Amino acid sequence: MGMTLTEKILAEHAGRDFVEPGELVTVKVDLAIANDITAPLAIKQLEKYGIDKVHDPEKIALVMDHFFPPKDILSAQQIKISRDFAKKMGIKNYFEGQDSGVMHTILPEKGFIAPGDLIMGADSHTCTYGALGAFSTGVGSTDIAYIFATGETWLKVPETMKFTFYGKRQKWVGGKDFVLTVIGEIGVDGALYRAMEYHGEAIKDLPVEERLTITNMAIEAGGKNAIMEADEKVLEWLKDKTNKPLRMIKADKDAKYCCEYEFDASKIEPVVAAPNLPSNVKPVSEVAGRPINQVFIGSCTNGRITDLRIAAQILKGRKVHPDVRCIVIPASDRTYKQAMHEGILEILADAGCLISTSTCGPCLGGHMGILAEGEVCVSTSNRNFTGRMGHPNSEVYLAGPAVAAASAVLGRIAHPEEVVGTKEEVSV
Ligand SMILES: CC(C)[C@H](C(=O)O)[C@@H](O)C(=O)O
Ligand code: SF4
Repeated sequence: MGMTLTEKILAEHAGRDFVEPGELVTVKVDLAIANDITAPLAIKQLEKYGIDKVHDPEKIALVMDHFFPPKDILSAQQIKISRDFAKKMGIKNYFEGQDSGVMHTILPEKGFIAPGDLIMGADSHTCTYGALGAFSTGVGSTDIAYIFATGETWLKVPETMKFTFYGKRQKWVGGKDFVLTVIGEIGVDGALYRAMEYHGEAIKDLPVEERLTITNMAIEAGGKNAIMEADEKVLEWLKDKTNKPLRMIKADKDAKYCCEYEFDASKIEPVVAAPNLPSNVKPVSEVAGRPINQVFIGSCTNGRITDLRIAAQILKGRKVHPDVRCIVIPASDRTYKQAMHEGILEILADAGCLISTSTCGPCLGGHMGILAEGEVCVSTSNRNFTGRMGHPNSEVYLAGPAVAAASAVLGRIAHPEEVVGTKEEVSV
């Protein structure tokens, strides 16, 4: 019997020819990652058990991103603990402040991920890397401490769900609209402990960055991981970034899926996830007109260069509505520089956007854009739970960068066509 992409990677890392859903396997981990919130907890666990050495410092990466630059004394302490640990253990892949950014954006950019890899992270959006053909999933700090110490972990092989997107997507529709459509259909627990494998010509048509948006949100449907075949586009994207061997791993033709979903991309409109769940998905036309106070364009979901280009297309020569603070945070320093070279930062600054150095910041209600009671935000991030970005009575609408930018201009939730018209030539 054939294997799905996830099964193939797990089998390989377990030193087996074949695995099937439900089996418990011990796997070798290619990369274990943690951030300024989760690394200190893992370090504490290692100290508790008197472990003063990691298995392989090359296979660990620590990224200071959530409360970076440190927003208060506590976050400064967390970062110091992580930095001291990295020095003590000889972990060279420690990122803070220079050529850094949000972990799930910088690690692919820096070539840490290759197709077929198995990545474990003390952060739930570790699932992002599946767009590059890797198996990746989030775990808690105790699990990551164990992996730091041993280079291994155990996993239950998940069942795989197959999602196929065929047809040609409409203008202004991107990866975010695809993944929100999926979550709207299956719900926030629709993929519980399952692998979400994506296929179809509409997925292949997406730039790699927008595919990363899709895999990033697997956890919002409860998924163990999301994964896509690494095609030529992925290999091309990775070519200048990594020294790791690049290979194409495909799911077997006779692989067994627990269920299959098909979507016609041409029927998908720009959508939003209304408060307070990522599954509360509606076409933007249904909520258009709702006044807003803040727009956030950034995060590991939609803070990449392609997102900023779309925002700039809409905001060029226009102004952010006076009632709105529009916060733009490139998700990596490289993205920031690229946007600077392309003139995007100037366009956004001229429009009245507030542009910050790379950080998770407002995405988790950490800093740099907290919502007051009753305030409404359109955010390109991945979660809109009660109080996620501030006061429990604030509201977050999740959207792609086009809807976010259009809403910033009009001061209310808006379809991009309300701003640019239907004729303007765009390439998203
Ligand atoms: C801080 C971290 C544990 C958390 C996560 O795991 O997802 C954060 O990144 C988030 O998005 O809520
Ligand atoms: S950007 Fe948001 S979702 Fe991504 S890791 Fe940071 S806090 Fe989590």
